[in-house]
Amino acid sequence: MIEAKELVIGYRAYKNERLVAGGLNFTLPDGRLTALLGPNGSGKSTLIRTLSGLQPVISGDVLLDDVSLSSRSRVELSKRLSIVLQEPIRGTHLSVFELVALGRIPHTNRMGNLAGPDLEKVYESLNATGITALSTRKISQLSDGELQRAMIAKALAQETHYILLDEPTAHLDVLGKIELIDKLRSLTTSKTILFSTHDVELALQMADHIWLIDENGTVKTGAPEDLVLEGSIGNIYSRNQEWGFDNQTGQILVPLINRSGGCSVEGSGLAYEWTLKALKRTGYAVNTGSGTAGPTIRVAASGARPQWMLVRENTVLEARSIQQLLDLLSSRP
Ligand SMILES: Nc1ncnc2c1ncn2[C@@H]1O[C@H](COP(=O)(O)OP(=O)(O)OP(=O)(O)O)[C@@H](O)[C@H]1O
Repeated sequence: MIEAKELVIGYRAYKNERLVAGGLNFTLPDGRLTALLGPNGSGKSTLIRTLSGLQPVISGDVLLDDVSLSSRSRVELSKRLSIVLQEPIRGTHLSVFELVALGRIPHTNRMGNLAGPDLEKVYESLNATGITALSTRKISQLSDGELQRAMIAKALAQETHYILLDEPTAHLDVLGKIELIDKLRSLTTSKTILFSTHDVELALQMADHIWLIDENGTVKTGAPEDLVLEGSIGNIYSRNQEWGFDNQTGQILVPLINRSGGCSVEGSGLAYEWTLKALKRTGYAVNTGSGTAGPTIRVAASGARPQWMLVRENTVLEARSIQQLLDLLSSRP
């Protein structure tokens, strides 16, 4: 178990002290995937570095399996806990394979020789992160997303019970983010994992547990749905009740513009739904039904291709795509 006891985290240099969060008492749930959420500058990286022993506590303590981190040796720690930081190693001549093999150091002999099971674990980690094909590539020649995967593979190769990752999804494309979180989730049958992220929607859908840190360093913990219901997620990720996190759907809404007047829309199905989205995006006050002032749009999905009829005053115009419809709407009658 990783436990924080009256923990105060922050930075101390000479006489300057910057406290980021204090009075922290919590336990990282064992065998679970925990997502650490919070706005920029709230202290996610500071907390992850402190929990991994890379950064000293200001006061209080972090216990790893009931023993203070400060009394554990580096070797002991590296057999139990691996960390993936935001700033990966750049500019070295290591290949991806060699980087991932570094993860085996806590398990190898003094000469650092890799035995059969070590090599197997390296290959397994490359495979698990989808970068086997890159294993001979120099890490200086990787994209940011590829390098991030290699750093995660190194942590997997280290074979520790605890894995802490600071924004592991930052450089990944949207499906890559989901695949990675899914992978982390599948590892929790035998591991305990904490990762920080700005991907609120994904974290709420995929993590077992959330730690939410705000600008004042207050940390709330709980099941994703409980934190939504008590309003904690909305407090941090909503703006003016108009945009940001939507408590109903769990989605992040964007501010709407209001510049194009009103219209009514009739129809049903997928083309109808995307027509509504397009009209809202371009600033129309949309009425779903007939009989209001302004033009009426009828969405018909007969056959394979949808069709749009724009009824304005005494004219009826036909559009074959949403873009054509928007162009007709914005043109003078
Ligand atoms: N070396 C440092 N010395 C002093 N203050 C620091 C140092 N590094 C970070 N900070 C400050 O500590 C606070 C927490 O920073 P941290 O990097 O932990 O936030 P974060 O939640 O990870 O942010 P982000 O989401 O932007 O990565 C910020 O106010 C930051 O300015």
